[in-house]
Amino acid sequence: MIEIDSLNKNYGKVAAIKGLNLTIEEDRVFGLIGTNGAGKSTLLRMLSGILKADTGTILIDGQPVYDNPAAKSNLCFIADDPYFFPNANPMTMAKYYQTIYPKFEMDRFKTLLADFGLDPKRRISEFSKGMKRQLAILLGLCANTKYLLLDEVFDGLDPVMRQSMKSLFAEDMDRRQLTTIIASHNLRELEDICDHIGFLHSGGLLLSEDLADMKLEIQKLQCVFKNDDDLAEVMEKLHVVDHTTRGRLHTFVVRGERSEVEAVFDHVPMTFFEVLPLTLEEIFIAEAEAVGYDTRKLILK
Ligand SMILES: Nc1ncnc2c1ncn2[C@@H]1O[C@H](COP(=O)(O)OP(=O)(O)OP(=O)(O)O)[C@@H](O)[C@H]1O
Repeated sequence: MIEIDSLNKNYGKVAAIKGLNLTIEEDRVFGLIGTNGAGKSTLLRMLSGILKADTGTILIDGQPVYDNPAAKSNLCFIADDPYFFPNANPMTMAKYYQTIYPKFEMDRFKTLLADFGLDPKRRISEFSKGMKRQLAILLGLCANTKYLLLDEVFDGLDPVMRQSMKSLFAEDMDRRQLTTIIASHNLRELEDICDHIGFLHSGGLLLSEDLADMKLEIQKLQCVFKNDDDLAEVMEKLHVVDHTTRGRLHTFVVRGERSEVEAVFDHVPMTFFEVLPLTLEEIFIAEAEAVGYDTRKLILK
């Protein structure tokens, strides 16, 4: 388990992380989302022990991580611009990883390199950006650590490669104890792989909740009223987060459990009514607005 308490980090006058409290349970895929400059990379770098906090604590399985090789050997961080030694090839990097991560899976690494068509002896400096990302992900997975921290790592991959890499993660999640924390702007992608979402804004935590619980509390529905005058009454009874119309078709995003929301429409004559699945983006907007943020003003890719 990762426990973060009253964490602060400043770069000169810039407060990158402000009084952050967060607990990350084990065996989860924790999606870290937030606006540009929200502090995601800074947080991941502190979690991985690269950066020191100004104040506050980070405990990983009860141990501080900064300057603690034992705690660090339990986690692997894949940065958005992965670092490789000058002149290194995949095998030299793997041998280096073996010295840091005692459970590094060398045979698996060699098999995966072959599967993904990466030459074990070619200089990494000659790899494309996407190939470097692939290699970083394979090294990270084969490090076989309990915690894996990923900073926008899927972003430079083509769609087929993204899918293959995500399948590898899914396999590892099934096969062994693995807690993944993944920062990304791609909410659709996070929705596929995460079971918990933490939303950072201006260095603080806006919300941290299981995706399934979020989905229980927010509904999206579409309807066409027989009598458009019924709209006002329905709007009054619902906790409406978003309402759009296209012709006579109304689309609502509303807070509340599905049965409560459906009950509001029970006695209203309608020609069409349907409850639709919600996207993470819609949930994110609703949750953020519930705590006072106008997310339409926040920039998300
Ligand atoms: N090395 C640095 N020196 C000075 N300021 C920095 C440094 N790294 C980050 N910052 C500042 O700290 C804040 C948080 O940056 P960080 O990179 O953690 O955000 P982020 O959420 O990862 O952003 P993005 O989504 O754009 O990658 C920003 O205001 C940024 O300008």
